[in-house]
Amino acid sequence: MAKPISIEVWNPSGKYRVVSTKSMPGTRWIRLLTDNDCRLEICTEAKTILSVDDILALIGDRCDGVIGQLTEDWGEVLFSALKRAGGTAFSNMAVGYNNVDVEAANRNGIAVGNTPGVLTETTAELAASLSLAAARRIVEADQFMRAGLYDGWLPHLFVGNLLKGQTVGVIGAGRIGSAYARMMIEGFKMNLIYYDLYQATRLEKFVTGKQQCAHLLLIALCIPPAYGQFLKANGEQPVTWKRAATMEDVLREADVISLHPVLDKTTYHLINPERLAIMKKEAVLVNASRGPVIDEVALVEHLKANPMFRVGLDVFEDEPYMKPGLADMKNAVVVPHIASASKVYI
Ligand SMILES: NC(=O)c1ccc[n+]([C@@H]2O[C@H](COP(=O)([O-])OP(=O)(O)OC[C@H]3O[C@@H](n4cnc5c(N)ncnc54)[C@H](O)[C@@H]3O)[C@@H](O)[C@H]2O)c1
Ligand SMILES: O=C(O)[C@H](O)CO
Repeated sequence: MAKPISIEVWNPSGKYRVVSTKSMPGTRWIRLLTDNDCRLEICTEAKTILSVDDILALIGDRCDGVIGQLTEDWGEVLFSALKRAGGTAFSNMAVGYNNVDVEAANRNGIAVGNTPGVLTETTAELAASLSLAAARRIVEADQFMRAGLYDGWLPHLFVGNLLKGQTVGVIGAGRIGSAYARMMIEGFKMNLIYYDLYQATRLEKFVTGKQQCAHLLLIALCIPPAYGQFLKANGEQPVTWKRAATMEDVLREADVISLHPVLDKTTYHLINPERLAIMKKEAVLVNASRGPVIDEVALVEHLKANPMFRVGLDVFEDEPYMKPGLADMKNAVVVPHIASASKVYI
């Protein structure tokens, strides 16, 4: 039997017992539950990642629903325990639900919720930040300054990649991938190439108002995109876009590539040694989706062999750890899964 863990209780006389495995920002969610006759128990344990045993102890003998986190392993053990405790609902405080075995939830009659859509702009902005930081070598230059190494301007000091006119590649052009693409097209006048299982009609319409052109030749014949027309009217080079037939096309053609697919069997190690090898030597690769989308050991080797290749990573294969060698790479910008960590001012 797992040992009891510390909790904070709201509305002790509530009819439905709901457990939250973590304290979450704001108070609206607490009010929503307590106003609806829930007794809310929030876990206050200091440890960041709760084990399955910790969560079993939280569920106990009677529990109607649980709000959990992406760091937790929600599979058969937890869903069957929740069912035995009389539970009917589990809510994952995340857009991604690769930590949830939905089939196990179904088998046990537990409804599962996640938070699609609420992190679209914040995640896209972080991916854009990582793209800029990596392309313009911001972290390296910051470390250089702080180390007292700057002894005057030099023509070759921290030369990076200018984004304007280059091609941004998006793999997984769903909500976040499309929002990121718009930022890079509008903000930096980059051309777009994307790969997704489905056509990103809204993104295409936003850029051009036209349907996709499958080949470069056809693109050249297409009426310039709406934003392109705007640029043209201002005497600037119009931007272009393309839906790639294969992921490899994106990897070969793009200068900055950002990964935004879901994590599942089809996207596990989507970036592997073979695919790294076909990317441009000076490309920038960004990942704010899920760590295992990249084979991180292969990435470290690629960064070592290609010092002008740069990455910006918000997520890692074995969070919270980085694969050996990654932390030593000057051509990697690494942040601790903070894409969602922004405040909204209304
Ligand atoms: N870093 C963070 O803090 C953070 C925050 C929010 C979301 N995320 C991650 O971002 C992911 C995407 O979120 P979203 O809201 O844009 O989801 P979404 O469902 O709108 O977009 C995902 C896209 O990936 C595409 N896709 C699926 N399999 C693919 C494959 N094999 N090849 C190419 N494309 C494929 C889908 O067709 C879809 O368009 C989430 O699943 C989550 O893992 C991370
Ligand atoms: O999927 C998500 O929602 C994020 O990774 C958590 O911030």
